[in-house]
Amino acid sequence: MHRKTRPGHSLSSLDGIAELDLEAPVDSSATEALFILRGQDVSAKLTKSALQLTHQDGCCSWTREDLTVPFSEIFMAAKREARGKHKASWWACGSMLCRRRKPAHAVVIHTFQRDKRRPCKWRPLRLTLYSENADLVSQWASDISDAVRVASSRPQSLLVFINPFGGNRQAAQIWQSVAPIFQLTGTKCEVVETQWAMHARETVERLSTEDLQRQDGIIAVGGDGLFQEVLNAVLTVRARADDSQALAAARLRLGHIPAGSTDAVAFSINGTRSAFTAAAHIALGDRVGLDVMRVDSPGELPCFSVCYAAYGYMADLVRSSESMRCLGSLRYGLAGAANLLRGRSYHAKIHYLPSSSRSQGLECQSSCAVCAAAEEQDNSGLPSFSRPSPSAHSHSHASHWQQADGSYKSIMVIVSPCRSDMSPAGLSRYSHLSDGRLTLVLVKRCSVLQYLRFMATIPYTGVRAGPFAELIDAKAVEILPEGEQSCWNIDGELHTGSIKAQVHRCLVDVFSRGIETR
Ligand SMILES: Nc1ncnc2c1ncn2[C@@H]1O[C@H](COP(=O)(O)OP(=O)(O)OP(=O)(O)O)[C@@H](O)[C@H]1O
Repeated sequence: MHRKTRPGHSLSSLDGIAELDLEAPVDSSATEALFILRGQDVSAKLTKSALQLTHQDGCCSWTREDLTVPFSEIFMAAKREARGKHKASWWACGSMLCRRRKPAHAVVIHTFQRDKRRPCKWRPLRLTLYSENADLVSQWASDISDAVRVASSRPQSLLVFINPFGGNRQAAQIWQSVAPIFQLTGTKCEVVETQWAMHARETVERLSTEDLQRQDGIIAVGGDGLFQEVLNAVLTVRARADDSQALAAARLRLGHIPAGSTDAVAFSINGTRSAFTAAAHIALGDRVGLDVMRVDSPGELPCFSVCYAAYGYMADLVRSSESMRCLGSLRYGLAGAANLLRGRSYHAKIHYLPSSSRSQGLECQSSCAVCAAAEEQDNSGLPSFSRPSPSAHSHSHASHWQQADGSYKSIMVIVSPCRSDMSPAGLSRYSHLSDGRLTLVLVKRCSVLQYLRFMATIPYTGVRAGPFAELIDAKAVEILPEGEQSCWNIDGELHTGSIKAQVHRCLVDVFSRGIETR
């Protein structure tokens, strides 16, 4: 099947994009030809970066849309061998049925299509281009395969962890449903089904330098808790003194195939909880940088999060929902209602370092301008917690530590949009994947009804500033609970005591391209 590139039809790579030299093709049939697609005549053309399919005039051709399929979005193209003697078949064609003989040879292209209303959600698409010319079909299958090979940095080898107890215990089935995508792209997957909590973390932390070098990425098939385990393991290895091991861990990309109860990581980076979409981003080798929040608490090892740390209501909710795990995601609703009625508030002292950038009321999306601007401004300097100089609670000095204290129903430090079924727009709607900014949410003591009103808007707008709620853009935060204490919910894991949180811009790369809006 594999054919070497011919002179005059060279493939070269420029910034990861296929450079298909069409200036001097050896033979014009190689770059433009007629095929039959779903019973319709189409003119197919290979451009520098895509396959273009244009429907020709004919019966019901107006019902078909022309297509441009970038090589970077093709999982695989292959010649379909002739299957014996072909019978004439009926092809559905608009409102009519046209009798047309199916040619014996075909190029099959495995790609995906975007949902019309939510382009970030993808579905598999197979395009079969028929022709009677066997040589033409071989040539096109080969040319498209060559172009696909250089079109993106696809992972060759992945380490995949499956948590059989995540969410509704469907992780193994979800993996089975998406595994064929990796067969199409020829990605080798080493699959480990976790046997105990922290199995994934321990496994990654024990990998030798050679084992790490063999992998291009680590994938969590489960919920946010499993992704968090993998993230923490990789960052722990990166912090090791062994340079070669740290370097090998630093080039790993992380992926999340959603199979948990919340799946905020996959939802936030891809804009959808679709397992196919997540797997497609991984197999196609998409890459986007992700901010990570480092959380330090006394006497504990640092912990890393890509979602949020919450104190008060949101932590009490997770603590009490743990005993209801058998109810799946329903447990959050029940535990939420019980804690709402309890109506507790907690005293805390807060120091924070305001961020120089502001959220600007723009949602994060693929090729995000806000994240790009943050990259330009990035001075890479991490804030020091050693001498916070608290001043009066004001926003006037962006580079100085500020202070707040009081009785709070809820305190949240959010690093990414944190989308979930409960808040599809994001818990923090205007947080970004890589803008180097935390959103500190302070919800002061208020009545059950007032808090209920604040909570009721979250599914539609995310957390919003209001009479009891303050939203602060920050780079670092220190929170010191006082008196009776709640606990911390950090991406679903519980911690106690004070915390220091700071954002590390683009600390890890994940298999995603951000949220596509068109
Ligand atoms: N085999 C296992 N047995 C028990 N616990 C496990 C196992 N594998 C992983 N875990 C732990 O289960 C916890 C929850 O898993 P996971 O995040 O995958 O699902 P979830 O909690 O249902 O989803 P979400 O975090 O999205 O709400 C993780 O913290 C992980 O450490």
